[in-house]
Amino acid sequence: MASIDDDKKAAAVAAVAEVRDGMLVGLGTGSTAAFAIQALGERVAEGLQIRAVVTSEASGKLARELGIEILDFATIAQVDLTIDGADEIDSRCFAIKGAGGAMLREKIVAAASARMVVIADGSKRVDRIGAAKLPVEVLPFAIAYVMRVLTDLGAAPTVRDNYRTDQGNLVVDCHFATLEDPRATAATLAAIPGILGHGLFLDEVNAAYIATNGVVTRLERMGASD
Ligand SMILES: O=C[C@H](O)[C@H](O)[C@H](O)COP(=O)(O)O
Repeated sequence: MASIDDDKKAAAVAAVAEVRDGMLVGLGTGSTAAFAIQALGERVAEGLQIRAVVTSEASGKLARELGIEILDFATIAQVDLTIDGADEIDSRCFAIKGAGGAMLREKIVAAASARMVVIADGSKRVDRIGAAKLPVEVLPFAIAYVMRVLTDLGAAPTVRDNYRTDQGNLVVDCHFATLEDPRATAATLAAIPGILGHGLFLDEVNAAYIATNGVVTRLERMGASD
């Protein structure tokens, strides 16, 4: 029986097989993304010619140690393929991300990508996203105001203890009683001054590789979802 880490690695290796010579690759954040960075590093050591951008300082450090050339994302307008983890993913390719606090950079890199694939072990596959905590990145200046608004929205917000993002901001974990209309929730969060980003990925994910007990399944977005 495969362990969770075996499954994370299997999903990562399947996604890394999509990488071709000459690509500019977006590297996600988290334990599953780290398996992808490792697998990509092995292919680079074997001669694969790619360059990459990263979604966190931690992923950048790991990738550099493995000999992957990292470009400054501030100079990059388009990425070919991004590989990243998720906290939940459903059949619509809707995802919740950000347990590791990297969702703002992850969303930007995903938006800049021609293709984004999520990699996950089977525990992340759900019928409908919504059970996982939904993180939002908040400008510290705005925290009291944002907490009041999120409380009024019924988001049960909690500020993540002793945590700052790579940009020096706070993360507030939310939990809505239902997430029946994720697009409405995403729009509401995006409209609150002081919230810089949130972990709902509704349009970014093109496909997912999900491994359960060593078997990798590919989920492909079928077109517009709601
Ligand atoms: O901020 C973190 C990211 O969104 C991660 O990709 C996500 O939390 C999944 O992480 P892991 O692969 O460690 O479960």
